[in-house]
Amino acid sequence: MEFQLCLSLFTITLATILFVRTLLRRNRRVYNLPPGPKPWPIIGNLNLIGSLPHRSIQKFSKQYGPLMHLRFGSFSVVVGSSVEMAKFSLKTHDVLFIDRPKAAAGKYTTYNYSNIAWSPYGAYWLQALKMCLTELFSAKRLKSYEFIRDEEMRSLLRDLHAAATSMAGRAVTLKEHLTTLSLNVISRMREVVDKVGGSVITTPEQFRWMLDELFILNGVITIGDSIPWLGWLDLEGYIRRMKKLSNMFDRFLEFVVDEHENRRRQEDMVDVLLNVANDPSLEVKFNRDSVKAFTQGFHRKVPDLFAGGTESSAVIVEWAISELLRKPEVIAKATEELDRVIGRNRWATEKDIPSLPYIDAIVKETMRMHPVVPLLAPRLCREDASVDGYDIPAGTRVLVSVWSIGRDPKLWENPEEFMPERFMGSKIDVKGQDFELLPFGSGRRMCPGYNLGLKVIYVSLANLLHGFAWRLPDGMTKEQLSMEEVFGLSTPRKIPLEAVGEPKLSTHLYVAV
Ligand code: HEM
Repeated sequence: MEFQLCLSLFTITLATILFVRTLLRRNRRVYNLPPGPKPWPIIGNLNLIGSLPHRSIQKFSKQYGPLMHLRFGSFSVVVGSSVEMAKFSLKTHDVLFIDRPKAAAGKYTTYNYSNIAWSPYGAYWLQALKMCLTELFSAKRLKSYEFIRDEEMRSLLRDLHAAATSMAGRAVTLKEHLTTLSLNVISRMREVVDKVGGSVITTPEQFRWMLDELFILNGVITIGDSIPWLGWLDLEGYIRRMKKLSNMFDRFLEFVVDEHENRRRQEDMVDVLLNVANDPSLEVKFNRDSVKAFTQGFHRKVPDLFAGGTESSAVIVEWAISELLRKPEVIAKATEELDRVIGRNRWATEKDIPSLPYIDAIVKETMRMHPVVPLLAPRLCREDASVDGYDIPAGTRVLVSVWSIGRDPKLWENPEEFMPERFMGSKIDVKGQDFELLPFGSGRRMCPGYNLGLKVIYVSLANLLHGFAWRLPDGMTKEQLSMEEVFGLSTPRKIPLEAVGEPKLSTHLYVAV
C-alpha cells in the first residue's frame, strides 16, 4: 500500500516537472546555433575534449568551421577560430563579450573572484583595470623598476654561468633556472617565518609547489564548472586541492601584506597596491582580500612585485630555445645580429630591443606556434548576439582559438614550420591590433601586463643567446627532442627542456654584479 502511494506521488511529480519543462521550452526563443558536434545528454561534448583542449578544438573547427558550437555539460560554448571571428568578439562587439564566466578556480583560489582576470565585468573590474594601467604598468612605473629587472637578468646569467661551469658540458634544466631565479628574488626569500610565533609559514620548496599548483588549478575545468549540480561531489578532487592551496596562500599573503604595512616603504608593487587600497576617493573599495588577490595573481608574472621572473615569460623563452635547438641556422643568424648590435663586451638591455629585429621575429614566431593561452581566457556573452546568420545566446561561453589562428594555412605559409623570417619586414605585431597574432588577446579585456611581459621575454632571450652557445645534450638528436605541451593556465613543455649552454663571453661579464 505504502509502495503504491510512493509510486503515485513519484509519477505525479515527474509529470508536473515534464509539463512545466514543456511549457518553458515552448516560450523559449529558438536559436540558430553555429554548427558543431552533436552533444550527449548531461556531458554535452566534454567526451570529445581531450587533455589538450586547444588541439581537440582545432581538429573539430576544421570540420565545423571558424564558428563552432559545443556543449560543455550544461553550458553552450562558442569557439571562434578565424581572424574574422576574433575581430567580431574581441573588437567589433568587445563590450558584448567582456564578461568572464564563473569557475571554481576564481571562487576558491582568487578570494571569490577578487583578482582582475576572474573578476566579472563591472565597477570593481573597471577600477582594477584602471589601477593596472595608471599605477602598476604605466610607462613611468615600468621604467622605474627597470633596474630591478636588470639586476634579475644578471643574476640569471651568473647563475647559469655557474651551473654551466660546474656541470662541465652536461645539460641544465633551463626552466628551473628561469623560475628559480624568480623564487630566489621573491622577497629575497629563504624561509618565511612568523615573527611572533616563530613557526615556518612557507619554505621555498612549499612556495614553488604553491605556484605550480596555482597555475595547474587555474587552468582546469572542473566537472562542477560544466555540470553545476554535480559540483558538490568534487569527483576529481580539484575543489579540495583549491581549498588547501587557498589556505596555504592566505597564510603567506597575510604575512606579506602585514610586512609591507609595517615597514611602509615605497618599494614594490605591494606598497603601490596598499596605497591604492587606502585611497579614500575610490568609488569601489579595495579591501584586504583585493590586495591579497592582486598580489597573488601578479607575483609570478610581475618581476617588479617580488622582483621575480615571470612564469609566462619563462614558458615562452623555454619554447623559443627549444625551437632554436632544432634550427641551428636560426641561432647563427641571431648570434650574428647580437654580435653586430651589442658586441661581445656587454649584455643586451631593454634599450637595445628596437635594434634587434631578428630577436623580435623569433619572439613573434614562438608566440605564434606556442601561444601561452591558446584559447585566450574564456569570455561570457552578455546579451544575445548574431554573426554570419548564427545566434550566440546570452550566457554562452566564448573561446577564441589563437592556437588554430596561428596554425591556419590560409594565413601562414608552412604553419607547422618555425620560420622567424616570416616576420622580418612584416608589420604584424603582438599588441592586440593584428588579429592573425593575438598571444595577449585584444580589446578591453586584453592582457594589461603585455608590455612588461614583452620586455622580460626580449631581454632574457637576447641574453641567453648572447651569453651562451646552446646545444642538445650529448647523444640527443633534434628529432628526439619532444615538443609536446601540457594545457593549463600557461601551456609549457610537457618535458622540461634540458640543454647544454656553453658560456661565450668573458668570465668577468657573468660574475660582475
Ligand atoms: C609574458 C607573457 C604573457 C602572456 C602571453 C599573457 C597573455 C594573456 C592573455 C591571453 C590574457 C587573456 C586576454 C583575453 O581575455 O583576451 C591575459 C590576461 C591577463 N594578463 Fe597576461 N600575459 C602575459 C603576461 C602578463 C603579465 C606580466 C601580467 C602582469 C601582471 C599579466 C596580467 C594579466 C591580467 C591581470 C589579465 C586579466 C585581464 C582581465 O581579465 O581584465 N599578464 N594575459
